[in-house]
Amino acid sequence: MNRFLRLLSYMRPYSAHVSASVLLMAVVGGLSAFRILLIKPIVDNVLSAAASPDKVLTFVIPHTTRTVNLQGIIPHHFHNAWTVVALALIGSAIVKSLCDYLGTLLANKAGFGMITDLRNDLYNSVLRRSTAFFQRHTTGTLISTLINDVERVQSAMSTVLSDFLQQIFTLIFMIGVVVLVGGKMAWILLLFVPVIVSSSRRIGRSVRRTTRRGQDKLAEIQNIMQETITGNGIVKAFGMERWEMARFRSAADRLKTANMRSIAVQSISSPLMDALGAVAIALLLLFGRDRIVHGNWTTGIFITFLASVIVLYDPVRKMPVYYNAFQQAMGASDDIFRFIDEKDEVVERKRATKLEGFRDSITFDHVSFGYTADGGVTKDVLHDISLNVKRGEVVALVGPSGAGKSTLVNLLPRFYDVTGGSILLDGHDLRNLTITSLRKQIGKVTQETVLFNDSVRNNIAYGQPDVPMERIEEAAKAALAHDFILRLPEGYDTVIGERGARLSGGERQRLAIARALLKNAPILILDEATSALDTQSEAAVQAALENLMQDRTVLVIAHRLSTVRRANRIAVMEHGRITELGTHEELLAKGGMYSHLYQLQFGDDNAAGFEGVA
Ligand SMILES: Nc1ncnc2c1ncn2[C@@H]1O[C@H](COP(=O)(O)OP(=O)(O)OP(=O)(O)O)[C@@H](O)[C@H]1O
Repeated sequence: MNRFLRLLSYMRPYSAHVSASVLLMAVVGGLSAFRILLIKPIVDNVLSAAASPDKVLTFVIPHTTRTVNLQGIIPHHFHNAWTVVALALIGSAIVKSLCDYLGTLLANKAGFGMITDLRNDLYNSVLRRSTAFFQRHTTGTLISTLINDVERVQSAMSTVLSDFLQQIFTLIFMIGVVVLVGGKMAWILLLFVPVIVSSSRRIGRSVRRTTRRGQDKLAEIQNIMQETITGNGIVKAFGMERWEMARFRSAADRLKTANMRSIAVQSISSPLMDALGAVAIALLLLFGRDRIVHGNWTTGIFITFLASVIVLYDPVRKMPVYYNAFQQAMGASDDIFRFIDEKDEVVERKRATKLEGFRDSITFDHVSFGYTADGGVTKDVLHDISLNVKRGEVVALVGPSGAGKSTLVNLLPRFYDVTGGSILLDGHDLRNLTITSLRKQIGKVTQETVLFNDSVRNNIAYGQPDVPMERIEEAAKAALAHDFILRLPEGYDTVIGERGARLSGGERQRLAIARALLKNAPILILDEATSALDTQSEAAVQAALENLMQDRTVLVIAHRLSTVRRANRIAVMEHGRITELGTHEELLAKGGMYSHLYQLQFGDDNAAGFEGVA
């Protein structure tokens, strides 16, 4: 129920639309009932030669002798019964259609409006989640929730809402007509209410469960698609098309089964209501015939009553369908609200300080860190790391794979928070700073260059959309990218494909360097690419990096000898600890791990790369 209220709260900004729609739909319901009431004058007045023309009776108010005549509504001088009824019919049809149209439009406007807000909220919270969130949830699941689950709620809140409003008022007014016309006979219908309510509830619950399962299976399919489309090169290289197809096919089968289960449950409602309706009408025929025979009812009254029961039956039949749609929306909103509410690991303190710039040093003070796995178990990766990096210093991190180098540098922009000790920036604990002001000080160039399917210009100016073109070109020149950009078909306006697919590895890296140059952050995190580029590209990337590192404080995960040599200090990491720290010469002279790794890699050939050490 809480979830329902929460969904409803998204309707608040559209309450005027909803209220107007409710009013209009009430008119529609009222007029539907009115048209049923016209059956009696049609049968008893228009079609009866004996009837008096000036008393076009619609109904008698129960327990009184007062009657309601059409002449009360339609001007007196239309005496002919046909004219009176025809005017009432056409007039009510026009008003009803207008109200129906406007009411549907307004309800949909409210529904689509609230769903847009909900989707924006969800996307906003997903986008702001800390790094760990994206490792907990697969891309496919997140996209599936953003699209499919929101879609489910959308269908319940827009299309179904307008139908529901119309039908609920038809239901209310038709109940009025049935009671008004049928009197005691109407109570027979009450017998069916408990059966309808209890079966609908039971079916609704199953629908909710089966729909959730279907949505999960859809997410599973989306995951497979996402992985195999983005990783298509690897699928091809390993000849895994057939295997992936089989995996997809079995996931698709599971989705089909889940959907069929959901449909099987949902489809029970309609035939069940049909059967109940037939029983009700058969009973009414039996009792109605009796009344006509005893002269208590005219044929007109009986037909009106029967017609009102048949019309009443339509919303009754549809109510479980709406209830099912509502339950589906509730099921789908589970994941939506779960993602919106998920607690973040990295949170900004209430009165966090805004860092104005970087002046002095970065201090890792007895830092330890562990990744939290699914079961809440923490896997310790860094232990008691202490390191002080002075402004302008270049510190290279080297060590075997899995030693914790990437983990360490990821703590600096607070992608994760330390689990022990602290990291200080100019003496401020990172956790006391605003996240935006902290990240503004840090530029990052990683092995895996992240580029977007946008123009070269926008990729370089990412995060600074209003930066003038001259500055973009300046950054591109310093990153040695300007020349190759000009050679692209549309220069700076060339769209480079998903993840920069239309560029070479070296070009992608130089674009990423240009982006970091333009950001011009005083601290730089550099994760050198391990993949070898051809000599020319390599030289260009190295030269671009040289330019980028100028006058910055750099933490570089080094894979190349040239970088290690250029560094002011080298920190050797093993098993989550810094085991050696010093200059290249100092560490070589020490004859420890560094010198061992160095000998291993460069024993005979000092010009070779530093790959494999890390
Ligand atoms: N998101 C994560 N969740 C759990 N464990 C992780 C996660 N990321 C890394 N690890 C583990 O943390 C340890 C350190 O990983 P890290 O990536 O920091 O090493 P690295 O020294 O950068 O290695 P490489 O040079 O191969 O990139 C590894 O044992 C790795 O399995």
